[in-house]
Amino acid sequence: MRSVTEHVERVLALVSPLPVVTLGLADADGSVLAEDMHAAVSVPPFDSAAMDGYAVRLADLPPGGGSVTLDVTGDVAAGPSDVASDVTSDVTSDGPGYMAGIGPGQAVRIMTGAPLPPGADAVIPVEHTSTGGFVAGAPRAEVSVTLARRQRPHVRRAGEDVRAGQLLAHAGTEVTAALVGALAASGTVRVPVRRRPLVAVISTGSELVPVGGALGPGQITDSNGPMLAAAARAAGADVVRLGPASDDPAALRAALDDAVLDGPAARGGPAAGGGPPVDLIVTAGGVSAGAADVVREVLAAPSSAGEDDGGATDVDVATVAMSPGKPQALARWRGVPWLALPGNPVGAYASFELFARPAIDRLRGLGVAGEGSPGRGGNAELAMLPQRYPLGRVCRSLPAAVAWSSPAGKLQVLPVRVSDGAAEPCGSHHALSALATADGLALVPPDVEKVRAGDLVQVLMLR
Ligand SMILES: Nc1nc2c(c(=O)[nH]1)N[C@H]1C(S)=C(S)[C@@H](COP(=O)(O)OP(=O)(O)OC[C@H]3O[C@@H](n4cnc5c(N)ncnc54)[C@H](O)[C@@H]3O)O[C@H]1N2
Ligand code: MOO
Repeated sequence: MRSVTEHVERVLALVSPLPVVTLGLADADGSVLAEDMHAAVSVPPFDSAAMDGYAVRLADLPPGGGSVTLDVTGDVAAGPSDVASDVTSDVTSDGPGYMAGIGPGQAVRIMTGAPLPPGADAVIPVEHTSTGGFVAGAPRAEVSVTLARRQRPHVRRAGEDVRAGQLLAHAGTEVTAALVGALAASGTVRVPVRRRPLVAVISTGSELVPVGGALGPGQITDSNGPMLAAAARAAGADVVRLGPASDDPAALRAALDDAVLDGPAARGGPAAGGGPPVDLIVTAGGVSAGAADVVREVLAAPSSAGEDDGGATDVDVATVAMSPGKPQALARWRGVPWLALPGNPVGAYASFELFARPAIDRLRGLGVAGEGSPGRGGNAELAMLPQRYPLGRVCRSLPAAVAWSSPAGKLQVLPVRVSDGAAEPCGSHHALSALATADGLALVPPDVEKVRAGDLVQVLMLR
């Protein structure tokens, strides 16, 4: 039997990071950076007020905390500067050139985020002044204000958050909502990312009826198809669903060709009538030892004429030391990587998380350093774990809430719920209904046959 680790390595060897495309920042979330991203401009770009109040010169304020009355000579709000100011005298002018400054004995009404006028070096919050509070929309009425020095200057210095040129995110990291914000703030307009993978999901089996179809004798609803499509989308791929394909090899070959040939394909959904070839094929079912195991049958007749002529190349059928999910196969169909997962739904899901997800992660470029960038050693970290787990998932080490047994010589992939920080198996672990309630998959190493309550287990978190 092949170890899970070795099978993951073979899966990863089958796929390569997709080409780089440049997206507008607003469309980049969920994609993976192809290059290190640096700030184009400093954030904040100018010294600004951190509070609504009065911009003052610290030199005007008694250091001991005594109060002082200053002339209010202007008004600055956040936004383009049409500073309403009657300041004319004694201006220090090392601040923004477009703005009048404040002189000795003067204060300027200032709103949070507004540029600090030249000469000012602190903001006194309005609630700590004789004004007490501003009324929204009301113009300046006060001619003077009495205030005292506060402990903090309440000024955000230019570049305090990020300096122009500073590294914001490494190549190989996903563009999150917060990163979109950080990139926008620091002047990024376009983002080099890896193209989003397109994955074909094909379930196989003559017993399968698409969701919503009437079931005849011996028929069941195709649950793997929609489940794996959802899993692939959750992993950051676009999905084209084909099949279910019957146990006739010609039907499976036709579905595989639909996936990889950009022709008059019988594709459903947005790509109907043909579309780009997919980057990865994921099939479920037909891979074990049965007489009607169609994937095995198609793989057993590899292409003699090479990948261009149709057929499978690089065929690799394996029994992997895991439970569930033991029968697995890898190949290329007309050159496109193909992961053949087993049909039992929990096994199909477990193998998706352990094999298909890392493949999608790699296509997306997750953890892939940019050209000329050193990378972050993410893979070294993973290599320390017993298996090379998917990069897009968090693995937690949690105590087992109860005892359970695990098959000898196989990695157990057990749906667990996490409550009070402990992992507890969810009902019957071969049941999809139990999997649907799981917070994670406990991964019990092959050499462990008994998990005792309190033992630490690795849990691949699903949410
Ligand atoms: N003699 C042996 N028999 C089996 C072995 C073995 O080693 N020797 N392995 C078992 C294991 S483990 C698994 S897992 C299954 C995997 O078989 P296949 O990948 O060939 O899957 P199928 O036979 O097509 O289906 C298995 C099971 O799952 C149901 N199924 C399949 N596809 C779907 C779907 N899209 N939606 C819902 N349910 C599906 C199918 O009806 C079967 O009940 O083989 C064991 N047998
Ligand atoms: O390996 Mo199968 O997926 O155990 O049920």
